[in-house]
Amino acid sequence: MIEARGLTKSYGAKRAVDDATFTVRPGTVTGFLGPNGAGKSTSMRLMVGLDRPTSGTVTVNGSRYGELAAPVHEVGVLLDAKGVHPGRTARSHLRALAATHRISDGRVDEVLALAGLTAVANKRVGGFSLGMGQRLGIAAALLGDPATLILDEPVNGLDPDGVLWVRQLLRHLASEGRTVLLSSHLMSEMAQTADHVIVLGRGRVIADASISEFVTGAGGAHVIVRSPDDARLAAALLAAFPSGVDLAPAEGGGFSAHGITAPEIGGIAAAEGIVLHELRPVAASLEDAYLALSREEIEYAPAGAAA
Ligand SMILES: Nc1ncnc2c1ncn2[C@@H]1O[C@H](COP(=O)(O)OP(=O)(O)OP(=O)(O)O)[C@@H](O)[C@H]1O
Repeated sequence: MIEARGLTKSYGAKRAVDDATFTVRPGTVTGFLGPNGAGKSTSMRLMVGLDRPTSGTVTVNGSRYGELAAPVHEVGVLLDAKGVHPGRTARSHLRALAATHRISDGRVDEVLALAGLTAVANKRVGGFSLGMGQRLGIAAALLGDPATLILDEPVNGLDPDGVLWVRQLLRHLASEGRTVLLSSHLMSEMAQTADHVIVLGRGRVIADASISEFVTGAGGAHVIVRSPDDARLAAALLAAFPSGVDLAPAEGGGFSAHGITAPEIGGIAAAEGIVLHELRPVAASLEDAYLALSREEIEYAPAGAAA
């Protein structure tokens, strides 16, 4: 369990994390989302004692990171996969980490296998691809068999097999009752991996909900409708539902209807004798929900992006 209470970190006048209060629960994968500069990495650094809060607290299993008796066995961390000496082999890197924490060489071989690195265990890390580096970082995070994992962009640079591997691994670790917090900018991946999301915007918590609550709450579900008589159908829908229905031209013809269900549209079309060529409900996605929420929060939006 990770608990942040009034967590604040200022760099000069800049509040990178601003009075953030949230709980990351065991047995779930929690996604940490937010636009560039929202404060995710800073929050993660505060969680693992790499920085000190200006005010407020963050604890892991009830203790500040610095007070944990055996941190590597309690929290596995992936913050910067490139922070490895390039001249070392994957195995020697992990053995060095293991030796400082009285972890056996057998466990090193176990995590190498788990991360799919056995075949390259004796290769120098300097020659590793970004994805292999990520796998090594994840292997290192798992070394102490920790109950909590904090992973900043773990799928960055991984190929589709690697992305699937991370997804299955994190889901498995959560099913064992561990606490898993990960950040990612890949919304489709997050939607398939996480159960819960915490969204930061300009250092503040702007959403903290299960994925389904978050997606449903943001709206965005709609129906794509196409008819040879679009104009008459649109007029009939607006006449039947004078308020709350929103129609907009759809890509490729027809229109998208918000605030009305596919059966309602089908019923009105039948009653009016209007032929339908397409009637397709589209569920809202995590990406839609996230974009709707963070539109005003995007700190480094390119000029014109807000439009
Ligand atoms: N050491 C530092 N000194 C000054 N400002 C910093 C420092 N670290 C972070 N910041 C600022 O704090 C804010 C939050 O940065 P942070 O890296 O935590 O965001 P993030 O959500 O992880 O972004 P990204 O998605 O780009 O990784 C940014 O405005 C950043 O420029």
